[in-house]
Order: sequence, then C-alpha cells, then structure tokens
Amino acid sequence: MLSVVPRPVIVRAPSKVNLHLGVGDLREDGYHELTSVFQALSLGDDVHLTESDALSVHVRGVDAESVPTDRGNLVWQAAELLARRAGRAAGVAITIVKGVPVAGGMAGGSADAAATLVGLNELWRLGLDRAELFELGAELGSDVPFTLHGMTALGTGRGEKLLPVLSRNSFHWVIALAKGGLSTPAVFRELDRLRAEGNPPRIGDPDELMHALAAGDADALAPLLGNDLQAAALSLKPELRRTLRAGVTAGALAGIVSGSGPTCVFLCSDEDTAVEVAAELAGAGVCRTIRVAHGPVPGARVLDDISRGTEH
Ligand SMILES: C[C@@](CO)(OP(=O)(O)O)[C@H](O)COP(=O)(O)OP(=O)(O)OC[C@H]1O[C@@H](n2ccc(N)nc2=O)[C@H](O)[C@@H]1O
Ligand SMILES: Nc1ncnc2c1ncn2[C@@H]1O[C@H](COP(=O)(O)OP(=O)(O)O)[C@@H](O)[C@H]1O
Repeated sequence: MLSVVPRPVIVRAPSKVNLHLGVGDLREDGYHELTSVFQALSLGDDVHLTESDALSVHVRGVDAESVPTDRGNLVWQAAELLARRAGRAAGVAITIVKGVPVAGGMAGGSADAAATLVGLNELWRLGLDRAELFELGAELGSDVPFTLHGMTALGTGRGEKLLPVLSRNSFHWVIALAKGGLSTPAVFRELDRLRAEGNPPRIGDPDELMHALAAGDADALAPLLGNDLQAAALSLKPELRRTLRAGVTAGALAGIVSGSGPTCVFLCSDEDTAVEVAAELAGAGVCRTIRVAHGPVPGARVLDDISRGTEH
C-alpha cells in the first residue's frame, strides 16, 4: 500500500525595518509608547507546517544554532495559543528556514510567529479572520501584528496598533548583519539610562517621512529616516558607527540601525547601486554578512504551488 506523505503548508514571512522609530516614555506595564513607521522587506523566513501527533520545532538557515526549539521559540507559543483558542491539540511539526538574522532588530522571531498563525489557520481549517489573527499576534509580541500586516504601516501603542501608510515604488536596501545580536529589552533599558543621564535628542513626528513615502522618493526619504533606539544600540555596540559610515561612503543615501539593532540597513537610490554598495561593504570588513533586499512586501502569506516553484 502507498503511504501518503503529508504536504506542508509553507508560509513566507517578511523581515521589517523601522523607517521612523520614535520612543516615548516607559509605561507602567514595562513597555514604551512608540510611533513606528514599519516597512516589510523581502529578506524573510519560510515556515513549513505539517500535521503531526505532537508539537515539534526544527530550525535551519541563518543563525539556526542560536534559535530555541522548545517553548522559548515564538512559533511554539503561537501554535499553543492557536490550539487553545480552537480547543484542539497543538499537533504540528514546524520547520523554520531562517533568512532573517537572529536578535538583529528585524523581527525574525515575530515574523515566524505571524507565519505560524497564518499557516495553522489554513492547516487546521480554523477560518479565523484577519482581525482575530491580529489580536492573537499582539499577545505574542509587539512586532507580530506588523509582520502579519506587511507593506508599510504606522504603528502606535507598543507598536501593535496599525494603520496602513501609502508608499509608492519599491525602495532598495542593503542589510549589514552584525557579529552577535542585541537583546531588545536591554536596548530599551539603555535608552532609559541615557535619558536619565541627559537628554539625547528625540526624533520628531513622521509627517514629512510619510510624504516622501507617498511620493516614492528615495532621495527625499533618506535624510528623514530616524530611530530613537539608535543611540542606545550604538552605546552598547560602538563598532556600529564604523558600519554606518562605511555604507554611506560606499554610496548609500543613508544608513540607520534597524529597530533595536544591531543590524544596519542602508537606503540606496536603485537596485544596481544597492548591489554595488553591498559589494563594497563586504570588502570593508565592517560586518558579518551583507544582503540586498527591497520593500515594501506583503505580510506573512501562504505560498501557493506557483510561488513555491518560483520564489526562494
Ligand atoms: C524594538 C522593536 C521595534 O519594532 O523591534 P526589534 O528591533 O526588537 O525587532 C519592537 O518594539 C520590539 O518588539 P518585540 O521584539 O515584539 O518586543 P516584545 O516581545 O513585545 O517586548 C520585548 C521587550 O522589549 C521592551 N519593549 C518592547 C516594545 C515596546 N513598545 N516597549 C518596550 O519597552 C520591553 O522590555 C519588552 O519586555
Ligand atoms: N522563531 C524565532 N526566530 C528567532 N529567534 C527567536 C525565535 N523564537 C524565539 N526567538 C528568540 O528571540 C530572540 C530575538 O529574536 P528576533 O526576533 O530574531 O530579534 P529581534 O527581536 O531583535 O527582532 C532571539 O535571541 C531568540 O532567542
């Protein structure tokens, strides 16, 4: 008799960069009030979900060895949360193929959790709508709703309340992965410490930046990129200053630390320039690895047969 191998549902999950990250004061619940303009990037993870008797997690790809394969993994928590909600057992074998650097400020773990919610909603035929998935996502982490949403969006609250932002054209990015990661809570704590000591300048509101996005104008966007967490990331990893300088010297329009870092991202005027900047940065020895990506791209989405064959 022929045994049928169950076919996985495969979900593509994007990474993110915060084009604008304004950090307000520490709230009583331990979170900071944020104003974030997120953009989803083509550098992503793939999450494979297959029916199984038990819950299991395997990880391969970039930085796989530093990703937990137990309850510490956000995909495990996402599967348990969804199973509880659906009143069923959390039987699923999950394989994550990492493309997003781990602890790099690019929301890789959040993207995997978003992919798991989307994929299990399909695999288990739960029929939850987008709003229900967003609500579950926000329970898992501040960045999970955006990695479900994708494209370009304004996030407020702790980053989980989202409004779409109009963005014309594709923007081209060079991504410089740093050696080692930075812990998100540690970077927020460092910012609180810097603010208690003095008054590091705060970025203003993102109105002008949103105009540049609507116009699809990379030259106008470049000087408006801003991140209140950058000072804290640089304080914890001063060598990132060299990386930021090297990208601009190589021909990028601007460079910025992505979210809580330590990944640095560089906006370039077009795809060819991005490839040139990437090559030059690779030779400068200021980072671990370089990637080229574009954005905006959609949020976590199931790959159909055609895209399974053509995307990578
Ligand atoms: C900073 C940002 C910017 O997009 O992303 P990363 O750069 O880490 O990817 C996010 O706010 C990270 O979101 P996420 O990684 O989901 O964080 P969470 O799990 O919700 O929170 C981890 C910890 O970060 C701190 N935190 C997070 C969000 C927020 N608005 N204020 C905070 O102070 C808190 O100490 C919290 O306990
Ligand atoms: N699926 C996952 N992928 C990566 N890291 C994960 C995952 N699940 C849990 N983690 C843990 O979350 C931490 C932060 O991961 P990540 O989401 O990659 O970074 P960031 O919060 O900087 O965007 C990692 O150090 C890791 O221990």
